[in-house]
Amino acid sequence: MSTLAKTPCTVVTGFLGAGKTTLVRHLLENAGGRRLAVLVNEFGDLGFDGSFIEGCGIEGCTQDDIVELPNGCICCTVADDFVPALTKLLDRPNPPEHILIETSGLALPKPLVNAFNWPAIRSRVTVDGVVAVVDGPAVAAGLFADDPEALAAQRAADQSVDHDNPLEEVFEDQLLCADLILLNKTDAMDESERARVLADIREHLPRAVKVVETAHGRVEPRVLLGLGAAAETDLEARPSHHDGEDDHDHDDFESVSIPVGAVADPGALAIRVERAAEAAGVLRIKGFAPVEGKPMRLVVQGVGRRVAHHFDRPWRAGEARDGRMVVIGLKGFDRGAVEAALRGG
Ligand SMILES: Nc1nc2c(ncn2[C@@H]2O[C@H](COP(=O)(O)OP(=O)(O)OP(=O)(O)O)[C@@H](O)[C@H]2O)c(=O)[nH]1
Repeated sequence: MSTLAKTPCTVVTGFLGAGKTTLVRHLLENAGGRRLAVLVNEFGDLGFDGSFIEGCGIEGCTQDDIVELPNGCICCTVADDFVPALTKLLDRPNPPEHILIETSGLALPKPLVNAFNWPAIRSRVTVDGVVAVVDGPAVAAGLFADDPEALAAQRAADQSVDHDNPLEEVFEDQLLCADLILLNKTDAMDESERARVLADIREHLPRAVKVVETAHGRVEPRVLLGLGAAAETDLEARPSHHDGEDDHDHDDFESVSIPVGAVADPGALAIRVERAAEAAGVLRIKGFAPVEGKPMRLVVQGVGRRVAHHFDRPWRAGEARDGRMVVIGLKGFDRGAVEAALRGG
């Protein structure tokens, strides 16, 4: 090893669809010669983000630089998946100079940061910073706001419940752990929404943390990388709703993968996805589909009710042209309605 210095790692957190993958791609594209590697973890079984970054065509970024951690919560599979994956990256003949860790939108960052204290890795890596990407329009629309009446009712029934809204809990945990906050999607917000959301974020912050406004994650890499926070050494400054718990469960959320056949018209599929996103409890839909007569794979993704689609890459030789959509929602979301909408029913 050329130096005893620890390899800096940046943890990118942020709710489903906030713009984490977009940010990671931006950082890779603007690495300025620095050797970056990415660990990606997703909720749901599509393995979408890794393939999305892999297919990026970014110069100097090879398939080996993108490591997808198997389905599951990164913070709960530390020993089995995370530590070995990190060690493998560090043991490469030409190891990365900086590692980006894109967590699932439902992951709590604190247990992951804590994992950097594991004996197997603690002398080799440090958390340079935790960056929380915030979906500005979603906050403005009240997605993470508690319903005051429901909260009061629940408190009356059970004093130990902090929130009635699991979305608020994940959102807060992500903010509370952050060294830097990116208020993203400002292109889709007006002035008063921005002011309101900024105030809302500041209200949640226990300490002085800088908030940077951005669109499409276009931030100078040096604003984000090199924070030198050593976050794993000051966990007390990062309160969590799950402090004191050995483990946390993911019972609040679930995902399902639904096959979709070849479509004649991308716009028509996008409309079906839009309808599916209206089903109660749905948080995020993303996936791909074949389009009749087209050699390219169509990516369709929705955050809340906003749906976007584009062709990302040609189908590979021998690759099954199976379309599927991964739907993530609150536990008990209306799968039947989602399936019917995706079928065009
Ligand atoms: N208008 C707007 N759209 C954005 C911005 N950033 C990302 N998006 C879009 O939002 C959608 C989700 O972006 P991703 O980067 O995949 O978000 P993510 O946080 O990685 O999503 P998950 O991995 O599913 O949690 C995509 O359609 C992006 O193109 C932004 O600043 N403005």
